[in-house]
Order: sequence, then C-alpha cells, then structure tokens
Amino acid sequence: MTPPVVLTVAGSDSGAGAGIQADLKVFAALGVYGTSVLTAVTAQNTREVRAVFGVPAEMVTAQLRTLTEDLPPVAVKTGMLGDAEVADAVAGAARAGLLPNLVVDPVLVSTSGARLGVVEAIERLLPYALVATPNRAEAAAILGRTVSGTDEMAEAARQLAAGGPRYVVVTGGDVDGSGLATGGGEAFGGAVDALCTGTEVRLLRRPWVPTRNSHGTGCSFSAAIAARLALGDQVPDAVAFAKEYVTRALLGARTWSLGSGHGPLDHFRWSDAAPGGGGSASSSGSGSSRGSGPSSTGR
Ligand SMILES: Nc1ncnc2c1ncn2[C@@H]1O[C@H](COP(=O)(O)OP(=O)(O)O)[C@@H](O)[C@H]1O
Ligand SMILES: Cc1ncc(COP(=O)(O)O)c(N)n1
Repeated sequence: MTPPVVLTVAGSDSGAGAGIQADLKVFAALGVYGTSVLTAVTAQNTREVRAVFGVPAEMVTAQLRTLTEDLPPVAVKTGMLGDAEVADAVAGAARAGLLPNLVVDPVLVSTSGARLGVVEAIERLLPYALVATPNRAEAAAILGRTVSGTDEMAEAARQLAAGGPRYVVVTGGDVDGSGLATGGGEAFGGAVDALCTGTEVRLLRRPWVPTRNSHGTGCSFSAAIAARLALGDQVPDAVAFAKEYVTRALLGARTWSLGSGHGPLDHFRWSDAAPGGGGSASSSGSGSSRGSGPSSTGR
C-alpha cells in the first residue's frame, strides 16, 4: 500500500536529535512517507547550538511549491521557522490550501537554551493551524504571561485555541507533574499536557521518564501527531498516540550515551517499550481517548 505523504517544515539539527532529522525518523517509524522543507541549518550537538543559518524565504517558497506540486502532503508539521518572512512564506502556502492538517510546533528555544525562533513569526502561522503544540514556556511567551500549574496550562490552551488553532496542546514535559501543582490545579506526578478541543480541556498524563536524553521531545510529539492524522486518526486520538509514542521513545533511549548533553530519543523501538502506569493517555474531567495508544493502533 502506498504510504500517505507527511511534510515537515523545520530546521536541520546536525546532531539529528531534533528538527528535520527527528521528524523524518518519526515519520519512518510510524509508516508514513516523510518529505521536508528546510527553514534553517543549525550547527548543533547534544550540548549546544553553535550557529544558525536561516534559509531565505524565497527558497522556502520554492521548496514548498516544488514539493506540493508532485508530492502533496496529507498532513504537515512545522517546527523551527526562523524569521517572520519565512513564517509568511509558510502562511502563504497554508492560505493557498497546500498545507492540510497543519500541526504547528512553536519552536522558540532549544533544550540546550539557544533561541531558535521569535513569537512574531509563530503568530503569523497559528491562525492556519489545526493543532498547535506549545510547551509551557512557548505558551507563556505567546500569551505574555506565566504558565506554570495545570490550571494555567488548561487556561492557556483555551486562550490559544480561541485565537486560531482548533486544537491546542500545552505540553509540560520540562517537569515531573508534581512540580506543576505550584501554579494551581491538580497535583500529580507524571508528564502532564493540557489538550483544548475547542469545547473542553483534557489533562493528558503519562508516566514521567527520568532521563537526560530528552532532546527532540517536542519535535517528535508534533511529528507523530501529523503522522497519525495522515493515517486517519481524529485529533484527540492522534495526540494521545503521540504522547504514548514519545513516552516509549524516551524509555527506549534512557540508557543511551550519545553525546555529553541532552541525548536523542529512540524513535524506532516504540512498539517494544511498555511504560508503567496504566493504559493509554488518561484525562482529567472528560474521559480519555479510546484505543489511541501505540499498543492499540500501532502497525
Ligand atoms: N521526561 C519526560 N517523560 C515523559 N514525557 C515527557 C518527558 N519530557 C517530555 N515529555 C512529553 O513529550 C511531549 C513533548 O513535550 P515537551 O518536552 O514539553 O516539548 P518541547 O520539546 O517543545 O519542550 C509531551 O507530551 C511531554 O509531556
Ligand atoms: C533544528 C531544531 N529544531 C528544533 C529544536 C528544538 O528541540 P529541543 O527543544 O528538543 O532542543 C532544535 N533544538 N533544533
């Protein structure tokens, strides 16, 4: 069977833990055909981003046009965009209907602390997103206020969804969930994300994986959502699948020793790993997505 085409519009991570390289690995691992539009080249390893070279907006447009004419994507994700002109070029393609099922991962700062994007660029693309996946810091930067506890994550997801994307997931992967109690809301351990579906907010929780090898979690999460959308999942199911997938990819790489900084995930052995702590993504308040974890839908 011909696999569906999924496009990533993102930057290159020379260390291959995040960016285009992570996205293409996720696409391959989940059985879709990945294509790529490069927005920037980074000189990056597990410790640092040493240099960034932005691809000119005209070249981004040329890549988008060339690809979508011959290999039109069924779903698309964006990561690092670079400047506002590049974001405008991508927004132009979205406006023209060339970027269906668009998942926008608003990349601002790398795990190693380097600035990779600006809020102004992200704001130009958000209105076209079906799903946006900011982490807590990115949601805070876009909204201009702090986003700490689970209540604030839920409120941020709701507020961002009101401004454009139909679905918003505010991810809390930077901290074990017990640390999220400080900003209000339910106190529990685990990796907690807040999904706004437009009508309600669900808290998604999977076991926290204690590891330094967490470089590329956000890229892999948004890439997995796009892949599952291309395979026919509804958004809440695609999000629950992606959360389980990232948990397993983190588990798979937790004993790896690649580089001396934040190492990459194991994108390919997700179907072997079985994290403890129960079945598919749980939710608070409104019931979880049924049968949406890799164990039930993986191929
Ligand atoms: N150590 C971890 N254990 C379990 N899940 C994690 C961990 N780190 C990140 N995640 C999950 O990975 C996904 C991406 O989130 P996050 O790391 O917050 O993105 P970003 O890379 O943009 O900061 C979320 O579902 C988050 O809960
Ligand atoms: C090219 C590129 N894109 C995105 C990220 C963010 O990933 P992370 O937050 O894991 O560093 C990155 N470091 N490099």
